[in-house]
Amino acid sequence: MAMRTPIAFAARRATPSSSAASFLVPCAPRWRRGNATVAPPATQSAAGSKGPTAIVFMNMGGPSTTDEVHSFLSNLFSDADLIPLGRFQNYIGPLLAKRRTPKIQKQYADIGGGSPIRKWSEHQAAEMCKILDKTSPETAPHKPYVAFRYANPLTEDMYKQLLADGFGQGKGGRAVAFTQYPQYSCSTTGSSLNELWKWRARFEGAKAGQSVDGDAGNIKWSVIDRWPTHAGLVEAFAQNIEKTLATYPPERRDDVILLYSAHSLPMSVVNRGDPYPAEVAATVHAVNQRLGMKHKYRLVWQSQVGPQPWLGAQTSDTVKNFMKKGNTDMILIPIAFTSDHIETLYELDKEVIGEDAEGHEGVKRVESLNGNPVFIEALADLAKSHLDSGVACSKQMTLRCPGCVSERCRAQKEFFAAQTESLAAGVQNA
Ligand SMILES: C=CC1=C(C)c2cc3[nH]c(cc4nc(cc5[nH]c(cc1n2)c(C)c5CCC(=O)O)C(CCC(=O)O)=C4C)c(C)c3C=C
Ligand code: FES
Ligand SMILES: [Fe+2]
Repeated sequence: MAMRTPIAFAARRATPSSSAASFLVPCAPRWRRGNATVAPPATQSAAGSKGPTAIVFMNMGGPSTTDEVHSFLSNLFSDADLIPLGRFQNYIGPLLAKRRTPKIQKQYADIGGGSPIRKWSEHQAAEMCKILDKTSPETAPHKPYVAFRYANPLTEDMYKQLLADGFGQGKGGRAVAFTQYPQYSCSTTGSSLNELWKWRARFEGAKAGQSVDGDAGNIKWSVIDRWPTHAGLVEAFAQNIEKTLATYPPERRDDVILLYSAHSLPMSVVNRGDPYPAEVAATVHAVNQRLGMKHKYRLVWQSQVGPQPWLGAQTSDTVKNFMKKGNTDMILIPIAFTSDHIETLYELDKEVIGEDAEGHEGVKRVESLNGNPVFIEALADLAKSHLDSGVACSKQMTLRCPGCVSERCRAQKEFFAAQTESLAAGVQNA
């Protein structure tokens, strides 16, 4: 991609956008109608005094083709924030990845040859930025980036692209690390932030002509680190559940059990004090409240790997046990991931519904949020509130787990918390 310098950004700012005059007050999201604060003045322009702003979607990623499965697993098993293997990490990690590759390759082959997460992440980020250009013109243009932890585009590549696009030059510009995990876990969002912090430090001081352009140390970072009960997220989940409930005959509908299913955590991580189980429960409670508390429900946990104890009850056991008890109407709701992946398309659809429930017509899954416009509006609202707040990260993010002994976590949290001062100092690029 051609390098976009700050001059290019400045030139774009100086030239009124042809569409600037047509920036009409956007339609308020359904879950915010009646709230006048959402609507920006109609006179704002496309390029604002604080722009451009990079919006970086962080997620674990997934292999887009079966050929990428090995490198995906290799990166995953090498991540000490996810699977700590001590000083043998770099030796045992690749061995575990190699052993697991054929089984996981087959699962990706069975869901169409790869993970759709890159496609959805790029779509969500691009659409969200279009909305943000209208609702937050002062920080426009908003430029979408995707940084995956284990698959392409990796965090390192995203960072290089950011620098090649002109961030890091002049006054550095503003970038927002936006986790795509609604609920915070040190094994997911924490790991992505540690990786971002690592590459920032490696590229700090790098000047044009070296391996990367610009100076990564100049970029002012902030983080959207969790959003478990955001009204738009809750609304998007609730609407999908209502859509699935509507497929049951009216006389059965009220007795359908809602099974909220989230990726489990090893008990060692839970006992370290990881915030994820409580935040997933908060999402479940908010969705149930939005649904009027009209249904029986359970929060259950899926995708355990390896022999150590994991948080339960397990999704598959729960479905089998309820079926045995005569409850055959159940809706599975993936509540901790916003796009489709093997946990939904393979584990829930093929294993839990297809095998455990023997394809019983009463056991269904709600569709994932993927390209849902209510969800994308919610993402834009989260980003707008974050940009308006002037805060670098949530207060909660600055508190380490009671059992945390990771130097990476300490340094990463200190770095992001300190960014609030840089934000206050201004972020203009020119
Ligand atoms: C909120 C989501 C997730 C949490 C929390 C999480 C924690 C976690 N995961 C492992 C180990 C593995 N996870 C694997 C795949 C995988 N994990 C998630 C999400 C969360 N993981 C997803 C969406 C996926 C699949 C990606 C896709 O594209 O479909 C794997 C690899 C697959 C396999 O070998 O079974 C492992 C291993 C741990 C140990 C952990 C918490 C510490
Ligand atoms: S493991 Fe949670 S802050 Fe380090
Ligand atoms: Fe996982």
